[in-house]
Amino acid sequence: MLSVSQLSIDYGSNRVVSDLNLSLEQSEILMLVGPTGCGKSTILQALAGLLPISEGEINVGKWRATPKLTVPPEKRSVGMVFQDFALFPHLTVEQNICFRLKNTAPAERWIKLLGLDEFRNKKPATLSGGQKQRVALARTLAHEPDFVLLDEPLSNLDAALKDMLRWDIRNALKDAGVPAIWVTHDQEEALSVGDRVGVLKAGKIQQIDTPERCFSIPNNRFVARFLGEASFIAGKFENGQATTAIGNAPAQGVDCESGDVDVLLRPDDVLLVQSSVGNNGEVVWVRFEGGSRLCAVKLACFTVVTSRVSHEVVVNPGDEVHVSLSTSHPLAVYTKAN
Ligand SMILES: Nc1ncnc2c1ncn2[C@@H]1O[C@H](COP(=O)(O)OP(=O)(O)OP(=O)(O)O)[C@@H](O)[C@H]1O
Repeated sequence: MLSVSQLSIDYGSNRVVSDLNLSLEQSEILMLVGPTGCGKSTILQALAGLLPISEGEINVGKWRATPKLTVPPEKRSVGMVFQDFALFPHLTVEQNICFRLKNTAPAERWIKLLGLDEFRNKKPATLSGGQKQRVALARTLAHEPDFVLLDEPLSNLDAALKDMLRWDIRNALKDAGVPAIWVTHDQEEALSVGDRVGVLKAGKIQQIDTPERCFSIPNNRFVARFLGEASFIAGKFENGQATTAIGNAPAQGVDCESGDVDVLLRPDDVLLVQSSVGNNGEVVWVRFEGGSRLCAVKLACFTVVTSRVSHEVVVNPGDEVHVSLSTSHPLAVYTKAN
């Protein structure tokens, strides 16, 4: 259990985190995302006791910290995993993991579970980035912390390795059964790995929710744009239905109940068809993504919507195409922007 209420953090007279509220169940992983400088690392440092808090409370059950009631880092039972691994270069893998451990049985378990057995006598300098991060995670979990904080643990690794290691880290955290807050710059990582996602902007939480809800029904346009490709089309919203220039779809009002709205469209909500008649848009750009292509299409009303098509569909800028809504799930709608 990790609970944070009304937490604010200042650097001098500059408030960088305001009124943060969150509560994590045992074994729950919260992915914390937001633009650079929005306060993600500051939150982790305050939770670890490395920065004082200005207002609010952190409660882990065994201890409680407030601005007046400080708890030093070593009394917090917190595990930290950093992007630069922070291993002792002169110690072996095993010595790093067992550092200051009275009972080394948990270390053995994590050495085995994280596939480090064959490296136990090696020094960190001889390991790959992915292996070093496994050692850092094993060391953290071997200390049986009450909660774990991960500050961009994969950002120093290449893409192929990231994809595999993110699942290994998630599985290890679930196996350990500890709540974790994981800061990432990678929206895809946040949506796929987290039980919940917290989106931060200028020190304020915009939404903490399941990945599905953050992506499909974002609390505002900032969250919508931050978590992936997003376009908005004008429409009318009535009786749970949105009517737009490219078709109708079920809809859910985020900040409105009916009337003139902007409808959030993800590329997968828009069907693009190449046809010789009845076209309603012109392709303005195309990005090849490997298994798919992302296409931007300008409509007669000048709105640009994006659509994802199979890589087998060859589309080029300037092509006339037909786009329509192709969704059965409710689209998020917002009061029309001026
Ligand atoms: N030691 C410090 N003294 C004063 N201001 C600081 C200090 N460290 C960070 N800040 C400021 O606090 C704000 C939040 O910084 P923080 O490092 O928490 O952001 P972040 O979201 O982790 O950014 P990034 O994604 O780039 O790592 C920024 O405006 C930053 O300039």
